[in-house]
Amino acid sequence: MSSVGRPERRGARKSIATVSLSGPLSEKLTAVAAAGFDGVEIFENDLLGTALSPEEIRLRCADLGLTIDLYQPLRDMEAVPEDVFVRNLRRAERKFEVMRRLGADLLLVCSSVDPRAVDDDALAAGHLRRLAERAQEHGIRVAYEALAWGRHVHTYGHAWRLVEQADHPALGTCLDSFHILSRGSEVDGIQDIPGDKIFFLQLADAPLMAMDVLQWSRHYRCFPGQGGLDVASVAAAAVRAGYTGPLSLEVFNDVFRQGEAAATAVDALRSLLLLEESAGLARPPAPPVPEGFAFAEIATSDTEPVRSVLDALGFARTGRHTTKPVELWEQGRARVLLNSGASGGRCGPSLAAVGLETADPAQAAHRAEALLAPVVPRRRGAGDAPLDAVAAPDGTELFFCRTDHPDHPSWTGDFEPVVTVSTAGSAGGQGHVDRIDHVALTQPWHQFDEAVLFYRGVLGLAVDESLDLADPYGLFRSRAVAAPDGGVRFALNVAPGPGADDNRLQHIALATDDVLAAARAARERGAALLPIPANYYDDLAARHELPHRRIDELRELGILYDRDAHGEFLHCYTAVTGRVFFELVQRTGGYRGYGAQNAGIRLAAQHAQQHHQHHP
Ligand SMILES: O=C(O)c1ccc(O)c(O)c1
Ligand SMILES: [Mg+2]
Repeated sequence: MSSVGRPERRGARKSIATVSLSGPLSEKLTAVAAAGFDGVEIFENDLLGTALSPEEIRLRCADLGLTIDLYQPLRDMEAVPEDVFVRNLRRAERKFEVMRRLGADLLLVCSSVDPRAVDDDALAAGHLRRLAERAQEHGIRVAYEALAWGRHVHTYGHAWRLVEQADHPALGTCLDSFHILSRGSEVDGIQDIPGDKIFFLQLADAPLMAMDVLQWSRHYRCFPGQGGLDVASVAAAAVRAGYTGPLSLEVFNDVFRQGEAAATAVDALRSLLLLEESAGLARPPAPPVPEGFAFAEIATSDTEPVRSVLDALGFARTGRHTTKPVELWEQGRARVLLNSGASGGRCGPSLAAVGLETADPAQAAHRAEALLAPVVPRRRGAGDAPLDAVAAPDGTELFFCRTDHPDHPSWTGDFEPVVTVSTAGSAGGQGHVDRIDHVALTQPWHQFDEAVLFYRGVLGLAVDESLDLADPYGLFRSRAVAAPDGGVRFALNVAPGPGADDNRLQHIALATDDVLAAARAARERGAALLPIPANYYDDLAARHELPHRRIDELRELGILYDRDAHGEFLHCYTAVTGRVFFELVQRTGGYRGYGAQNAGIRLAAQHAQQHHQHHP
């Protein structure tokens, strides 16, 4: 059953355990339905904590178009002394009654952690059979799941052997990708289980960590594609075995428990859609693999401060939008739009949008929509070129562009040329900057994993490893996503501290092949470059064998230095205006990073500068 207005989406049915989301049960259910899921696993604590009766939950789910796919969990059932087992059966009877009222017919039983349980497969299988016999009398089926920390049963293979031995039609197994992959089990064995005996499939990822598996599971699970486990391989193996039930997310996560349920549910469903793609179970429109930045757009009610920075960096104002208060500034292949008509900008200038060069903008937008990215409402004037745009989770608008190609209308056609002479004396922006190297976006702290998965999945970018960098006021997490050829790169960061928007700095890094000349020219034209402490240069001399003269030049201009196996990286920063600043970067010899080594220095220098502005 599906209620009116929900998008039709093909592929497997998709469910989520209520434990994965924040808030009271009724809000979770609303969020799950609004995102577009088909069903839920009702977690026992959510039921115990709600004033809704089981009948009311059943009705609510039906109204929302959600099926109740599983009730869970029943714990510590099997392989215990007979008197304990008899009491367990009585407990189970109570749960069957709750399930009758809920209208749920699948019960999850996880492998026992009871210290009284014994390592006796025949006893365990006998108990599971007796439980299944009772369940069957109520029209209920039992799915038995191996917890990775179960006392005697902790692998899916062992759980399946017990189910096979118990040999009852109302008993099957539940596979959970976290329990399987966290123990490093081979997934090939899944195909030996008859598909109709896999009663349920739970999916969860987790970042690779060396820690106790129970703590890892209860606090750090994340949605598929956000961690380091090959969750798609489990789903693919189950489907190959003949499993036809729902793909269901079961994610215990400290951050999602605090986040906002509606946004988390969308993030969750997007992860399942991407998992279906990587498991070969569905084919959304192919990823665009952006070729470069068409532009970066800064929104500000007061254009003057940004204008003067752009001017000092060697940009020239080359165009004016024919219908909107937007200026086009250019230098080399780098383009910056300055929009004084957009809303927002409460915190001064902010990076509102990024244009991405793609071969097929319409297809890129279709993929983004298929992956639940909100389409940005068109604010087009009558004769404007069509622009396909979606919003990223952090609110940044992504425009899919095909600039100056005869086969496609170009957004640049909406601008009329203006002639200006920059202070550099050059019309048309003939400075040292060639193009946009990367864009750095600071994410709200609770949306970091969501953002990484969005930029990767929707845009088809590759993800670098996650880095923890020290900021004077906390740890600063950073992860880059980039096209294979480096034509488009995003540095995604999450800042420590309360996530007020004005703490979320964003920057545009501009590529030059001579950062020394670019910085010197910018300074001569009045740009305030971020001052870097002398201690940094003393350390640089100790760390790298650089000639003294070179270090003195870097010191004089406040240029930072890094090196990797491929080459060198030299970079410097402008002062912050509002939430935005610029970086000048020079890569040599195929350097691949972003100067992460120096991020802590930059952050400390920015804190010092802001402190100085507020307390001169
Ligand atoms: O952490 C747990 O107790 C727990 C319970 C039920 C599950 O399905 C599971 O994977 C873990
Ligand atoms: Mg589970």
